[in-house]
Amino acid sequence: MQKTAFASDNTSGICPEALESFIAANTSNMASYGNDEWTRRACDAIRDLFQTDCDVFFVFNGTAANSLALASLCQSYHSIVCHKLSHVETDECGGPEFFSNGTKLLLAEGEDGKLDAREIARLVAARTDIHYPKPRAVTITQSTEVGTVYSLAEVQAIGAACREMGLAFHMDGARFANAVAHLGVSPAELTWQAGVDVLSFGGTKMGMPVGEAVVFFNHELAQDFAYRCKQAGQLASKMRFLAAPWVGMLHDNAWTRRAAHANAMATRLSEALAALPGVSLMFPTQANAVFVNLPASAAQALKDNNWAFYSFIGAGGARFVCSWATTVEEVDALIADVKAGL
Ligand SMILES: Cc1ncc(COP(=O)(O)O)c(C=O)c1O
Ligand SMILES: C[C@H](O)[C@H](N)C(=O)O
Repeated sequence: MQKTAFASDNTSGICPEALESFIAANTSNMASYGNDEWTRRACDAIRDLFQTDCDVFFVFNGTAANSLALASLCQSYHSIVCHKLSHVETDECGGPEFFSNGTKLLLAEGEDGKLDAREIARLVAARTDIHYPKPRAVTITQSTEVGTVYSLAEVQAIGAACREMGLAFHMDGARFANAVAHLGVSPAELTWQAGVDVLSFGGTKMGMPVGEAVVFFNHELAQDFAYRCKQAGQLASKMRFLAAPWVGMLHDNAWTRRAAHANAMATRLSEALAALPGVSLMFPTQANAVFVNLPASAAQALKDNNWAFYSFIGAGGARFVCSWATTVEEVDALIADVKAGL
């Protein structure tokens, strides 16, 4: 049996707070397509969390959240600046391009998986002629695909650059909870107050059974988004079951408490691995993912031991992701098996 504890945070089960709400929503008949009490409560909980009257939509997964959010920002003749390691580029099977009828992704360089204002300006200025898709949006991932976190100042700088260049600003927050837990800033500061127009707010990796929230801080951009969801097959008829887990997770800050645990497990793992001979960190561990360069013998020993993990970044690079469910015992078992392979 494969050991999937560190393959991704989407291998975890349902967090107790999410499950409790999910079960509580399982009463008798209730209005469908989002016209129910639980969807209202979840939307209100998100508005309270962000301290603003944002538009909230629930979809089934992060690829839909990102692709549809970006499609709502762009026309087919536009382009979107993203990091070359971004999920929208590497793992959404052309979703953003497809749902926007052809928007082009402009791939940016950036240390530790992060964009910066200078690189955005470079890409925007590179082609301004009529023959090239006009830059219209920027998307960043917070926390990033390589387990790093944009500081508040970095997000604010990108927001300011977007405003200056007339670009819409999207945040892929599949692991937004981990970023908030790491930074200890408010969700409002880290999003709309820094200039973010729309957030893909991750629920699945946070510990929900399924589902993400697309949160528009710019009402104009949210217009007709419900129709975009319906046409893309993202309007759940039993919406209450997508929405209810949000009520449980956002209550009493369970969402950041659980994310802080995942981050702490990643820190434990990162510190132990970095101390081993021949093992080095590829990126700083700031959220819930650890990226290390492993000697081939250790990587092979892990695979022989049925550990599942991604090695999609760099030669010899291994990714280990912790979740709300990760235990100290699991972390120490992985460390022991890496040691045994050295
Ligand atoms: C950074 C990031 N964004 C978005 C997603 C959404 O992916 P999915 O469509 O698998 O829910 C993922 C997946 O895990 C991710 O890692
Ligand atoms: C990479 C894969 O698509 C998934 N988003 C994960 O992080 O496991």
